[in-house]
Amino acid sequence: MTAISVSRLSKRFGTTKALSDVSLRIGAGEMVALIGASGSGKSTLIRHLAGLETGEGEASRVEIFGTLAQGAGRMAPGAREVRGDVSVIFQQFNLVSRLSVLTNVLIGTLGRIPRWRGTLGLFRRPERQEAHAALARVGIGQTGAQRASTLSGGQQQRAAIARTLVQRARILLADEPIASLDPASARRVMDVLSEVNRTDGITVLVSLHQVEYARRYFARTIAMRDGQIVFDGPSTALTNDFLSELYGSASEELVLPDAPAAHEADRREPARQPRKAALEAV
Ligand SMILES: Nc1ncnc2c1ncn2[C@@H]1O[C@H](COP(=O)(O)OP(=O)(O)OP(=O)(O)O)[C@@H](O)[C@H]1O
Repeated sequence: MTAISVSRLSKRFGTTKALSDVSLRIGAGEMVALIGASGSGKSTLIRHLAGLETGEGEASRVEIFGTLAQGAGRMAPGAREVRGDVSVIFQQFNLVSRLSVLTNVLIGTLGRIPRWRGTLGLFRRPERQEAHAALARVGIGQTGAQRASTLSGGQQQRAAIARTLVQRARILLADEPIASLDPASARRVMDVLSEVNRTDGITVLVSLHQVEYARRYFARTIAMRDGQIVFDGPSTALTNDFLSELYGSASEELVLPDAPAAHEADRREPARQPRKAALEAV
């Protein structure tokens, strides 16, 4: 089953082409890294998948689990329904800082409980239990009563993942979720993302600068440059030489490790053939 299908998606901001005729398909249950130098279009692509932006061009389409979310530059009637299926985590500011951690996680229920109960914060016992269980699953079960502002950066990201679980979203889009974290916190967040992908079959797309994490955690990587997809294939193909060729001087912006790391995901899924796309065009 296809979770995310994008075809001929373009987006211009003034004279900047942020997305240029992007097409891609991500299967249900895949965990995919999205890499690229600053300004290559990663956030813009994620914002379109999340229904926060509309693209351009009569042929442009975004489908989520087969439902048209946007087409020909307009939100489709199915966009609202699709939103419940998609959860987005940003680099920062994912939580309402003055609310408790538990309430932030319970916000994930808002799409499926009556609006009046949500407005009054009248969450029922099973909903609270589900939120507590989600916090425990991401390793911060003891923090529910704390104000969200008291959590560390990595704990905040994990609370946002707990909210995704409570939302029962089938797709998790994470835009640079580890960019502001120290390596140990970043690994914990990545471990949690992998776990929810493996256990719940949630389709996960994560944008990153750090190639090391793409290699370690993801079977498949999509690489962008100047608003185009320039590589879509197995993360094992992302050798430093290959990336230097792909990005030229911009490869300095990608955080390249000294040596390729064997990655766990590769042991679970058969390797896909690398596809260098549109390299000639850039
Ligand atoms: N709202 C906007 N208004 C004007 N230009 C924008 C807007 N959003 C993005 N852009 C431009 O579109 C291009 C792609 O930006 P985008 O944020 O998608 O890149 P990115 O790969 O996510 O970069 P980073 O890794 O730095 O977050 C950039 O040139 C950016 O300046």
